[in-house]
Amino acid sequence: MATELSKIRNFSIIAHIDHGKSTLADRLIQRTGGLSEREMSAQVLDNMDIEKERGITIKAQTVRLEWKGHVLNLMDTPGHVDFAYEVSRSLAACEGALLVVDAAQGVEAQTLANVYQSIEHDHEIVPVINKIDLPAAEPEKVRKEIEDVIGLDASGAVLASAKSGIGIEEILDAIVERIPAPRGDATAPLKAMLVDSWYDPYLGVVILVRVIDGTLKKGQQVTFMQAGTQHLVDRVGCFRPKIEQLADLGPGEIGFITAQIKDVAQARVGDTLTDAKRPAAEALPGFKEVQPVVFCGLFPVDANDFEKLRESISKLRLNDASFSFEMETSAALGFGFRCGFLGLLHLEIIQERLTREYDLDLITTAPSVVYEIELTHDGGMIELHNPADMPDPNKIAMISEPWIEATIYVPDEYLGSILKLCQDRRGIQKNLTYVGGRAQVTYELPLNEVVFDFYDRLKSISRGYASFDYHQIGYREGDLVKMSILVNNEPVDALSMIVHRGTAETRGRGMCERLKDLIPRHMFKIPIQAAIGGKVIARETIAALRKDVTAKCYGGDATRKRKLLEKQKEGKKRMREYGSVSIPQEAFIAALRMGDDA
Ligand SMILES: Nc1nc2c(ncn2[C@@H]2O[C@H](COP(=O)(O)OP(=O)(O)OP(=O)(O)O)[C@@H](O)[C@H]2O)c(=O)[nH]1
Repeated sequence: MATELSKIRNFSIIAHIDHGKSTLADRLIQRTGGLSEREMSAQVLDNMDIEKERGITIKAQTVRLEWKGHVLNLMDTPGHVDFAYEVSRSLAACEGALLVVDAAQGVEAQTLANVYQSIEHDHEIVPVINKIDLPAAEPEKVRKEIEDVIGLDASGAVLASAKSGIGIEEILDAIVERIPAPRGDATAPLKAMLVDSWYDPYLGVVILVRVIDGTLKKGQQVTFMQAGTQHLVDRVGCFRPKIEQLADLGPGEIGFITAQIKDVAQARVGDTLTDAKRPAAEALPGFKEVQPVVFCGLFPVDANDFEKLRESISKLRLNDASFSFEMETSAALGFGFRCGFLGLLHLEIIQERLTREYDLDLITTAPSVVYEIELTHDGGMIELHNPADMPDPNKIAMISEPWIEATIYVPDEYLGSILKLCQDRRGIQKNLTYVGGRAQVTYELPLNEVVFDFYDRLKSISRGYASFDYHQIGYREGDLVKMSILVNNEPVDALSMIVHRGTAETRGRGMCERLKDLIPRHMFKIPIQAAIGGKVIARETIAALRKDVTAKCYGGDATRKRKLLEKQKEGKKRMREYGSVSIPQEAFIAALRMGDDA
């Protein structure tokens, strides 16, 4: 039996990374009796290793709680800018949110971005000031900050410590009293929003839904309105957080279904499910196709690992339809894949999982954004995903690059260096305001200048205090050129990149200097050059080694000589041969990181 509408509360938790979202979620589950003390020992909502290590939530999960005769559905949302669309769908499935703010840290940029989204969805927001047990906690200051910065009434903010279990019942009561019940029509044709999907080795693709109207039942034939496909629902249920099967889900309810779907790409976030026999007239608004924005090539260090890489990437893709891949060949790196990601963090997560879970040694080429190129001969437009495919400059009428608007929130003392960083990355300052000793600055920046190491630099300049959030604002024309790197006079395509003409020389010089330190000496002199077209803009030289390694085996002890050569071969495993030059794997990534000067 579906739950009565008036007894349902659907909410999410908005929090900046580390402000205690997962800890609080665990407490709520524990207090409402979902799990025993022992089962609580591991954090429940963040269940992937990498999520745990990095302390961030990547995939949304949801839990059904029972509190004083009400059913509370807690929707967990991903905590990073790369996953903004998934966040927006999770929020659309709720009527309210808990805004968790660390009593010692206060409001941060990411919190702001999510709160505004939540307000746009007309959510009732219940502020929770967490970590009041900390000696550095300043709940009154934070309460005022919530009012001044966000403009929310925080007089009713709940003071809590998720860690010590303070304020948990007050939070549950506040959810029931302040967050409105969902609305919906049980007699209307079925309309349910697909909030999330993931691959489970036992159940196949699991789909998280929020029913808007009508009833979703086991055994029902449903149509996915955006995908245009039909599936038979074979399981309906919810998580408490353990799986519980149900007969149906009524209006306002959140739960999961399975429908013998093999591939998550068929279950796209934001799609509308309806009854195949009695379909709704139109789909729910807000569906968006998520597009990868950052591309790079992934190549196995050992060419024999290519098949293993293909299998591993395919397996990862089973669970994450938001990244794309296609085969790519490179003159120097051999066979690999060109992959697309939602952002740099997404790229790093996938790369880390391939390395760690699938035990692959990989070379990652320079990340690149998607450029739009207008061609001269027929005025046609192409999308450039790989610098190696850049057309001849005289065939190009215009190149455009994606821009973003970034909001950075930073304590006063680091503002100067942050402004310089943005300026160096071709940023255009839009706004600067001060709130309680902290600056909020808005910049327009080319995405290309952000994808490498902007976030790392921002964090290191501000000792971790700055926070950063961005969204794309469209394409703009740019004076962009392809910079090639030549090692021993041969172009290394994995290192070529699209740069702005104005910064090309500095970039080129930095790159050559770093490569000089990263590439080991050889028997001969190695020139390293950065070039645009045929013109060399920077050059360094690696001096030759004086002696042959085997030279000391003078006298010709054949076994010793072979052993030495063998040893050398060992050392080469993690290297790539470029013509006659070996480049260590680490050099590829390290060379891309811009130095402190940039
Ligand atoms: N002292 C204190 N520490 C807390 C409290 N709540 C959470 N923490 C700690 O703060 C850190 C971050 O907590 P999490 O719950 O993992 O943070 P999160 O907001 O879920 O982070 P994401 O999953 O990345 O969004 C952990 O080390 C917690 O133990 C609290 O009330 N008091």
